[in-house]
Amino acid sequence: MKKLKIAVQKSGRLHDESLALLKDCGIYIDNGRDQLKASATNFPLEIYYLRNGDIPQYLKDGVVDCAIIGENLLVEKGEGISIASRLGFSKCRVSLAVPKTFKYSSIEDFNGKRIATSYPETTRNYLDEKGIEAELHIINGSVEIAPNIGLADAICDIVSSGSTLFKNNLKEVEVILKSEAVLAVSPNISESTTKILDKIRFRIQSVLQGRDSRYVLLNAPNEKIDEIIKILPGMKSPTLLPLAEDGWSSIHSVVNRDVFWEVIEELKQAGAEGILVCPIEKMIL
Ligand SMILES: Nc1ncnc2c1ncn2[C@@H]1O[C@H](COP(=O)(O)OP(=O)(O)OP(=O)(O)O)[C@@H](O)[C@H]1O
Ligand SMILES: O=P(O)(O)OC[C@H]1O[C@H](OP(=O)(O)OP(=O)(O)O)[C@H](O)[C@@H]1O
Ligand SMILES: [Mg+2]
Repeated sequence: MKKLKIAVQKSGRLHDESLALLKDCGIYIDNGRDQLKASATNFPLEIYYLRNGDIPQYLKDGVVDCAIIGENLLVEKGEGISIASRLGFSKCRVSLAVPKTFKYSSIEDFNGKRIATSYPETTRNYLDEKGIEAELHIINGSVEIAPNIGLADAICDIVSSGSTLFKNNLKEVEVILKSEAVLAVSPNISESTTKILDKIRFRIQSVLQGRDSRYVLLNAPNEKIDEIIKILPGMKSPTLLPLAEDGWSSIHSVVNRDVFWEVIEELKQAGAEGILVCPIEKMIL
């Protein structure tokens, strides 16, 4: 049977969460240590562990059918590669930063400056769009050190918490793009392999929906049910079950984790008691 070839970062920030996601999708990987290629035991999938920076080329060449990769790398060198799913982890941005002491007023300040970066295409395109002429210095890592050693006036690199910038006396002044891990697809994927990809996408969607949601169970006196139901968003409408005690009901619903605490507070105020909150393993809409 045909197998879907997926590239996953060999080591680095995306590695662990990529494998955890596949595991949560019910895909078990026969993983001998230090293997560069492994097969799933219960799904038509072959996993290739590759250097992050090499993955876009493997996708373009059709060596792999899909990959878990940072969106920012696709912007840099992923022409023709499409995004099948956004995966919600490894969130970061690519930004321009200058020394803290620099009195920055606008993008015009980058004219004639030397900018160190690992993302020359992304930086060049952004500056071109803004009509700025600057000199780019390509460095593969520890970009934030460049202004301190006199190699550049500014940098363009990944920012997440901002602590690397802070430690190097830099400040973020322009956000070029926002990124997260994505499931990227080769332009050369075949029709039959796309069918396997669709199955994985469906599973990923169910896992991600589940991660974003909580199952809430609560008890309420019957006269409070209408008010409580108005607070609960739910998938369709809440489940309502009578309790053994007369005049009381149990209400079950699904709440998005982003609004979860606000909803719980409202529920308590509306008279909910014995509130239980459970994780959801998969959610199929
Ligand atoms: N500090 C961060 N916070 C969140 N996500 C990040 C952060 N740094 C990088 N990423 C994301 O993770 C991806 C992989 O980053 P990582 O640092 O592991 O590899 P790399 O150094 O870019 O590549 P290589 O393996 O080729 O050296 C990046 O492309 C980006 O999308
Ligand atoms: O805003 P922060 O949370 O500090 O994260 C940003 C830093 O994280 C990444 O480096 P990484 O740790 O991956 O090291 P690398 O340069 O060796 O890839 C990125 O290149 C920044 O340096
Ligand atoms: Mg890195």
